[in-house]
Amino acid sequence: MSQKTPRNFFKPLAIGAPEPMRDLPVKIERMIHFVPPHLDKVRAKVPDMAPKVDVILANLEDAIPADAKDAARAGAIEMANMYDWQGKGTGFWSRVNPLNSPWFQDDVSELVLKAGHQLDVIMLPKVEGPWDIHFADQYVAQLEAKAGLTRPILFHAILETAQGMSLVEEIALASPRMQGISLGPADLAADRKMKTTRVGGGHPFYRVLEDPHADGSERASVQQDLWHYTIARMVDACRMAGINAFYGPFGDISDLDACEQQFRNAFLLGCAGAWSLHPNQIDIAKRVFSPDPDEVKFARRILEAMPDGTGVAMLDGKMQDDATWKQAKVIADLADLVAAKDPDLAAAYNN
Ligand SMILES: CC(=O)SCCNC(=O)CCNC(=O)[C@H](O)C(C)(C)COP(=O)(O)OP(=O)(O)OC[C@H]1O[C@@H](n2cnc3c(N)ncnc32)[C@H](O)[C@@H]1OP(=O)(O)O
Ligand SMILES: CC(=O)C(=O)O
Ligand SMILES: [Mg+2]
Repeated sequence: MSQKTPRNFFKPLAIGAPEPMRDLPVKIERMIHFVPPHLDKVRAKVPDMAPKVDVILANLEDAIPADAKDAARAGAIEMANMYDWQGKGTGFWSRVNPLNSPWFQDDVSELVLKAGHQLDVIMLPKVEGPWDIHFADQYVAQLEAKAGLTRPILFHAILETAQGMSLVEEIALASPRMQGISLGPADLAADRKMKTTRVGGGHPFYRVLEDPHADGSERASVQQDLWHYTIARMVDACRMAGINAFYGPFGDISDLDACEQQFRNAFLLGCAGAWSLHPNQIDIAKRVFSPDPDEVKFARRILEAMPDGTGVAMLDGKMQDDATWKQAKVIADLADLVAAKDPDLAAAYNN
């Protein structure tokens, strides 16, 4: 048997570690805002930024130079204590270095022992299979016990290799700590030998060409989405496991329109949020991953037209039944969650 029995799945992995969660906390996670914690100037902005975002993440992995790894780790621990994350409801996460790096052990042990009471989620990069989650799960349980934590720290995996992608369902199901999965388009592109130099987004050469015209006139050609298959598969794996899928980063921080379109496609396909690498991506994620007020109004009309969720109703010429009721419930529930955090959107949803 390669899987734990149902009864054992939810047992703590170390004596004194907190009970694993059976249900994820219901939280709004439209943007995971990345902060380079070794930079004093950026770290100092954290208390001001924290109330304006859903999640702040202290990044210890790629984009942090090798000679700044220790400073980044110390900065992350300082960030944990710069704000009342647990009391004020903004998520505090950290992306640690990969399991095969010289930094993983110190990253995880220092974060859990010195900042575990504030840390919601550890983001694990370059996850190859369920064995990576199992190793980190056991290690974190031992540290939680040592730190005397009463709330378990959750895991978020990044899909960055062909093997990880092939085993995405097993990764999603590997532990009750699993909170979600993000697409890692840059590393994944390299590992797959895709011929790109971008961090997410489309590519001008990846297109579909219209059939030839009889008169030889110019054929329409439309750029396609390189990431459609990957995101759709990730969403299915996550929702099958009862966890959330996230777009990941959009690296061209100067192309706000393309960022918005890519985030919107991910939202429509089922993603809960995306990463923001720069302050100018925060409002994009907020706008895109909050349902549109007109869609919310229509969803609420569906719920009102079918109070017990069964039968059939006609609204504006469109047939509604149990299945559209469920779609409406997804949008209305998300709107309620957003409204509880965002007074402007609450007003837009309720007028
Ligand atoms: C493939 C992957 O793994 S993606 C994840 C790894 N990458 C990251 O985490 C990158 C995070 N982002 C960054 O480091 C930066 O945004 C960069 C390097 C990309 C661009 O930074 P800059 O060149 O400073 O951008 P810019 O000049 O537009 O910044 C404007 C202001 O926003 C601040 N800023 C930029 N990025 C951030 C951020 N992520 N969080 C908070 N503040 C930020 C800058 O410090 C600057 O502040 P100032 O006006 O007080 O001087
Ligand atoms: C997100 C990330 O780490 C990547 O795209 O490689
Ligand atoms: Mg990466």
